[in-house]
Amino acid sequence: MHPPAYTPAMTQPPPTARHAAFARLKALADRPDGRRITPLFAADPGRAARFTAQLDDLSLDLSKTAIDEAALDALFALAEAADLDGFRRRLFAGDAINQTERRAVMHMALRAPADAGLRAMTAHGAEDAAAFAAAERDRMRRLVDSVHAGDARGATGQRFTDVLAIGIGGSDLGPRVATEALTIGRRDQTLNAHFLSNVDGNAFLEATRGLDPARTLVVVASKTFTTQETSMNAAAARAWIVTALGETAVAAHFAAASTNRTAVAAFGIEPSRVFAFQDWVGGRYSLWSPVGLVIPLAVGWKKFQSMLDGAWAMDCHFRDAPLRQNLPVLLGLAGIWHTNALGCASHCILAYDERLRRLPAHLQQVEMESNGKHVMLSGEPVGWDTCPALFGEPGTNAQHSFMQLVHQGSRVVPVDFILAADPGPDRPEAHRPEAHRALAANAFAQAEALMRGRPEAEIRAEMAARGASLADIDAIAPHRVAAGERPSTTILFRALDPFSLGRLIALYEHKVAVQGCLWGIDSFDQWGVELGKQLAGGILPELTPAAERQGLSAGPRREHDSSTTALIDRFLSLRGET
Ligand SMILES: O=P(O)(O)OC[C@H]1O[C@H](O)[C@H](O)[C@@H](O)[C@@H]1O
Repeated sequence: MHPPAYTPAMTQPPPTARHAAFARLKALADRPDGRRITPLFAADPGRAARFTAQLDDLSLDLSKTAIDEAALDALFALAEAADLDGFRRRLFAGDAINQTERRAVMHMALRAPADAGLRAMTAHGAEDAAAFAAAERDRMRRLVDSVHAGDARGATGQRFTDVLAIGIGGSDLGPRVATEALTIGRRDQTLNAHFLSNVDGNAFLEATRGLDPARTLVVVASKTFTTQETSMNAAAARAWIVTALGETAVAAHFAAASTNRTAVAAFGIEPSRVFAFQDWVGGRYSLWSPVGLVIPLAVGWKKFQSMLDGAWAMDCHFRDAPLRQNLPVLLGLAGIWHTNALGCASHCILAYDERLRRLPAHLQQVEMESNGKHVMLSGEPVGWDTCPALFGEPGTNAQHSFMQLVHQGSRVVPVDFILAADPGPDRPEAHRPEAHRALAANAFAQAEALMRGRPEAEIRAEMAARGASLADIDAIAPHRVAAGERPSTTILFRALDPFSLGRLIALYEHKVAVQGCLWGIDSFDQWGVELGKQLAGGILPELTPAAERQGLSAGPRREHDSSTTALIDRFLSLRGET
């Protein structure tokens, strides 16, 4: 892919001031108590309030970190050195801030009102991004409404009961986390949603298990419409429909979302069922675009719109709130503190909510694909660490698997706790209130335990009180010690509804942009993903018998290292295909 040459010259504050700001952060962490949290609470009874920021019912508590006033000042000095304020303005002005791809970053326009006036730089000049998105949204809505009303039906005249969403990466994770968040535990979905991403026959079998082709609408989502996995899965789904219902059924059973109309047309999807978005939407930020079509199909248009409204509320907050009260900025700065002052290499996301069980997977792409970078915009190597490795599971499940390491492992892993106070006010009968209280108790307890730890003296006293021998106490007590002073942030809001879901995901999207700006990298490209794709394309013909190779674009055969060659030979021999 060659970026068009229409972007202005790259501008970025020189790294010198940034170097000094990062050095200052390290120096603050290296103060005698610079990594400790409990003394900050002891010294300041108002700490929790002082270090909690709020947007309506959503609060972000940063107090259980070692960030004090001096550290906060240093973090804002870094933000100034990186011109975060200017970055935020350029982002919302639709400048080509994705500099290596010469693209604007304007996913906010997907959730803005049509007349919000959000413009995005394109190869043909600035376009009204919000108006473009709104027009496409209207088309989507018409399809969704006609499917729900039973006007749009399958080829045999039956109503659609199921939707099979095919896509991978950003064309899968975002729509999947949102659909799951709004359907788990409920029985009021309008269509049952199924997802197919991996290029694996087992995944196809699993996703279509029990589905009736005559009642299934297939939505193919791919920004580029060239992704191997999605092309192969879409072809398999097409064959599945055609075998059951005939070639003419394709028009009624397929819809697509893409920026590549030509490729979609070549695949044979009816143009009125193709929904467009523009290159100012990155794949991992595309769930709000037609890529997210499965969401309103599954939960209804009203909820989808409410999710967009929630995200737009966060956009406006990020755009307008002063930096010191700005939630994405503060969440981003907390991460910078942990990565660059304390040297943490990983980050844990614990949503105490089963409905958010796929959130860590989505955030892995949003954060790690965005900020897993090693050079600055200028092409110079960064002089500091960038994105940590992210992982997570729903609480409380995580407590029974990897939290041991977070409590007592040799490295510090900062945690984000995410929790809704109310399990679902619209249908209290569906929730056992005591279960939700147990979830919340565990979330608060984990955060407290990480910070307080358990000193040896307390353990020894407790063991002695229970009558343990001195030898036993000496042998066991050290293993039970938890040093504490382990940081976490807590995100708490009233209820997980479509609005708060949109707001939460947008919070993390903007957090990532903030961090990318501070690290001086391009958060919106993903060149690192390319090499593996190219090499896989080259290897596939080598794994394919000559008779089936037709149609595979072989490309020039590469010399492999001896390990890869031996593995390919062994793979073929194990299959009896040498
Ligand atoms: O939507 P598509 O063009 O099919 O791309 C799907 C995914 O594939 C790539 O490998 C990128 O790294 C992702 O950012 C993208 O979301």
